[in-house]
Amino acid sequence: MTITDIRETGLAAASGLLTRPVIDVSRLEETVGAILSEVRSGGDDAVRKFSLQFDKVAPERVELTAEEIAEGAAMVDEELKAAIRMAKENIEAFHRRQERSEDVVETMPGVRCWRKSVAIEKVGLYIPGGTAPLFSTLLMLAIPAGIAGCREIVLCSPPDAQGRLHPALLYAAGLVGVTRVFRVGGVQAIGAMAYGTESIPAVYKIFGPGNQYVTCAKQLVQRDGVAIDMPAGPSEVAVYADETADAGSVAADLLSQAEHGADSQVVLVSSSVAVVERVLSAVDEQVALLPRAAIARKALTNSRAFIVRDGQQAMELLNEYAPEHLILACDDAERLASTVVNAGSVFLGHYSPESVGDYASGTNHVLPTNGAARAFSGVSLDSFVKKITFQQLSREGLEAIGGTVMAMASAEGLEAHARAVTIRIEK
Ligand SMILES: NC(=O)c1ccc[n+]([C@@H]2O[C@H](COP(=O)([O-])OP(=O)(O)OC[C@H]3O[C@@H](n4cnc5c(N)ncnc54)[C@H](O)[C@@H]3O)[C@@H](O)[C@H]2O)c1
Ligand SMILES: N[C@H](CO)Cc1c[nH]c[nH+]1
Ligand SMILES: [Zn+2]
Repeated sequence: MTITDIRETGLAAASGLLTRPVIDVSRLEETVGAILSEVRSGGDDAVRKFSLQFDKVAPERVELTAEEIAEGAAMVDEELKAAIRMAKENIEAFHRRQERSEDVVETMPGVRCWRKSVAIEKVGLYIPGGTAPLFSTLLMLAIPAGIAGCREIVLCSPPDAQGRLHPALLYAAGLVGVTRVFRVGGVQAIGAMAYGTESIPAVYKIFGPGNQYVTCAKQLVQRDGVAIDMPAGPSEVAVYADETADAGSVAADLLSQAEHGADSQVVLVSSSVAVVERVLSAVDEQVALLPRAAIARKALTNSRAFIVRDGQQAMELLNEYAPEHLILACDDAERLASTVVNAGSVFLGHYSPESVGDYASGTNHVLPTNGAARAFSGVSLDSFVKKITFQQLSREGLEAIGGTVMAMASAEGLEAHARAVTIRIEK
């Protein structure tokens, strides 16, 4: 991790260092675009070809039967099943409270307007599985989809070398009401859910995180009219640590996101040189103990530490960076949290590790990365619905508003618009 002192120079010295380690975008788009168009024209055969090429396995039948799902789920031990059920309860509780009943608004006498949330009928959930089977992501996506009332919930995830999906993923799928399960991953899975193949149905909106290939594929299929949740790419965390922070805990938080992938990025910000030194030496000690040390070490080479003047400069830097996750490991976390404008999800104080949000606290872990938190929110119940507006006017209402509509329509030169009003009130 490089250390940059911006106390004197200010934010300008940091700006070049706040970029993420992305693959060359034009080449990425070219590669991913070519796979997508082959899946679009070639269907299942193309999916099989790319599964063999990238995942070294391509089961003849990609959809799992109900029996296969149940058999896989039965292999999960009771302790993990109980943990998954507890996480489900918390995620469900948090997302249920996002349901809103909306008022009918009478904007003028006789002019009533209202809005209703209606579930997106067919949704596709991508569950990453390249280097770790992220069954927790299925809870994050399928639970709000179920609450929203989505009719068809399709799951795609890359299989292991034997062509199987992880038992915990299958247990979770049964628990949260997924309707169809496919062992297909990567760009080919996104293409299949966007365009449909002989085996895999097309959906209206695709959700889920993934590596840079998967994220790029989601962004490209939008051009063909498929909606996506957001760019949810390689994981990130930024930690602001003051003198009250425990170096070992902060190091563990940084490594928790570094271990996701070689292209993950973690950022440490502190006004204390001593804190930065203590955290980085704890990172060195802890990384050696991780089963995924090689991945985490690569991610650390993309990662940064900044020494800032104070909490205010830290927040200016962090708002500029717009991290997926922000941990405020300091004694005035509530005050600093009120100044956050760009972040996916924020963790306050010394007892709120980011990993609780990844699994079980209740908040959603599918979050915007690569600076997208400047404009995008993480997944929520709203992500699975459309808000349809309705209106109903009485004759009196139309008479009251008619003059306004006619004046504006005439000024835009759209006489048929005006006539749709006059023809009614002149009767
Ligand atoms: N932002 C979020 O909310 C969030 C949540 C969870 C995970 N993540 C991120 O998701 C990612 C998961 O990545 P992963 O790789 O483990 O799993 P993945 O399922 O996203 O990607 C694996 C697939 O990538 C495809 N692939 C690999 N190399 C390719 C190449 N050269 N060309 C075309 N396709 C290729 C393969 O088909 C493979 O099945 C991590 O970066 C993790 O940090 C993000
Ligand atoms: N931290 C990831 C989001 O960036 C989510 C996750 C799933 N499992 C563990 N972590
Ligand atoms: Zn994580």
